[in-house]
Amino acid sequence: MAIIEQTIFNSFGNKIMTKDKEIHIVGKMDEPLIFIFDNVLSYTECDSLIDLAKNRMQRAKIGKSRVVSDIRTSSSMFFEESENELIQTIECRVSELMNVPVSHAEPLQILHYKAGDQYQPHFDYFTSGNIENNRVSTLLIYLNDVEKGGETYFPSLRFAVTPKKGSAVYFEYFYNDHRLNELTLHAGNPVAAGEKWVATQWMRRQRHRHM
Ligand SMILES: O=C(O)CCC(=O)C(=O)O
Ligand SMILES: [Fe+2]
Repeated sequence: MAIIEQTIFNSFGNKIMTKDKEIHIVGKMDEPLIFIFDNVLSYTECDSLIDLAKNRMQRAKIGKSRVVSDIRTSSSMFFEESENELIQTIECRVSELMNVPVSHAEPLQILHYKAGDQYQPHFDYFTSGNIENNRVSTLLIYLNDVEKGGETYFPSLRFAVTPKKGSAVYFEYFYNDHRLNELTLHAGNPVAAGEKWVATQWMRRQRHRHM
């Protein structure tokens, strides 16, 4: 039988109590570890994040060259670290949920997909460059309900997560067995109708923030 590797996230029971919110597990896969959570953010928090991000969106740039790319056709922005009370509240809740200190957190990213936009299959961890302090886990929080399409799709697992306002998908890729990390290949399926807003939190293996 395969050896189950040590994971970052540890759950006991079907819900997680963070300091300010009770979060329910509604789906799980063991290896690689994937969780679907309900109600990570309230509807009000989702709406506020979209409002704050709206005027700050830019066409996605990917990789070192920072050129506009067809790999991701959505637009994006990053909040400053703890830039206001809402961001601070979310950073704390998310870091508690992901079991990684806030100091290891990248700035919270917001993505916006219009109908037809997509994010092609990719890994969230770096395969070159700063692999010393690589990313280890991802939490994608859906900020709205998408009319059609826009699933987060794991092609190697043939597994799709349907966006639902306030819910989230968690996955980690810090395994010694690299085949497990590679199974976290994922994409944002094209939005067929409506639009899609998502918040992404990436965690690093070591400290990333300087405050
Ligand atoms: O929009 C999605 O479902 C995927 C987003 C994503 O993969 C990312 O932000 O790294
Ligand atoms: Fe991703």
